[in-house]
Amino acid sequence: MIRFQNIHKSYLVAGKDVPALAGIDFEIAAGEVFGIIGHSGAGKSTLVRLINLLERPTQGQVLIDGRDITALPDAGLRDLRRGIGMIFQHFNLLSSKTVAENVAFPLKLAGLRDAPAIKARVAALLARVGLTEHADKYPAQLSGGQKQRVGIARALATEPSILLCDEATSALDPQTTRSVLRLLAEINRELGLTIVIITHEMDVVRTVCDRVAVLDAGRVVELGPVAEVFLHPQHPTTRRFVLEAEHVDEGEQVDDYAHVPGRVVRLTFKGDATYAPVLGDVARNTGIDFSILAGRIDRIKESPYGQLTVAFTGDGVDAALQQLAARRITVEVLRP
Ligand SMILES: Nc1ncnc2c1ncn2[C@@H]1O[C@H](COP(=O)(O)OP(=O)(O)OP(=O)(O)O)[C@@H](O)[C@H]1O
Repeated sequence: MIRFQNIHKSYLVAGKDVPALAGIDFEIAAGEVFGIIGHSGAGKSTLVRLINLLERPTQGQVLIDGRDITALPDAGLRDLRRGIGMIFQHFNLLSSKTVAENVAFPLKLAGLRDAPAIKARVAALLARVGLTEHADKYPAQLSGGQKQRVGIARALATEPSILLCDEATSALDPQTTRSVLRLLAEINRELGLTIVIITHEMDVVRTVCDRVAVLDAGRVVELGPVAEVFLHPQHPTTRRFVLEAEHVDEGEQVDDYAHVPGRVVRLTFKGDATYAPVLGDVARNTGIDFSILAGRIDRIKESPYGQLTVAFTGDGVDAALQQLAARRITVEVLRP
């Protein structure tokens, strides 16, 4: 649905070209929730702003539904923008207008004049985001999470097929973040909207995204299904994001296990295997012993996964690792 083709973007700063994006080439499929993660300055905002041409590429094309949007005439550009909603970190609501007026604003901007039709549409949008009771309040009377719900209702007003989220949960506490992400997932499921989320938090990606691109200094250094990237990160930048999300410090881990005898292995369980009694079974079969050093069970979107760091001792360790791998457990030897 959205295709970046050899995108380069630089900004002119004090007479000098400063590169922000350097050769971006990937596509986002219709109906997916796609995450773009990167540290500050990596180029995330620039990349997402190319999708509605708030920024233009210095080189390369952005295709939406096969059309090169950089070549659109003004009228085409207006239509394109109407089909793309956007929500922001600081909500960008009009403070002098009520919740209902904020949501009605893009409809009026699009030329809709039929007051009862606008009223009905606004009521439906507020019901969808759970704000029916707050229609006549002003933004200053709302919590952060409620403000972002207004932002979402407003972004959906013109029935876009793409929703861009620029650090939409970064100003919210963890619980409010979860409820806003749940709402985005629901909208994606029920309306089939394509959602592009930019964030610097791996937890946001893990909770809601189908695929993720990791952006570092204007380049995509890793891209794939979230389970793949999250559980088996390849690039150092991705690994740092994953460790941050799990609140683990890589150096500390290695030191912690220094005194533990045996082969230290990380096991990753996905889907149904997460809850199966695999480890005990394999230990009985092979006569090995194990001690659990670290572990967690969590979810990537709706799918459970587990990761255990284990020290194996005994003569049958090789056989045990083979049996685990045969049962679709991913085995990574951290210390031979
Ligand atoms: N309008 C601009 N003029 C000049 N330089 C810019 C402009 N916008 C962004 N940049 C530069 O481009 C690079 C990428 O910025 P961008 O805002 O896209 O990154 P980001 O990953 O979204 O960072 P953040 O999370 O801090 O917003 C940075 O070096 C930034 O300083």
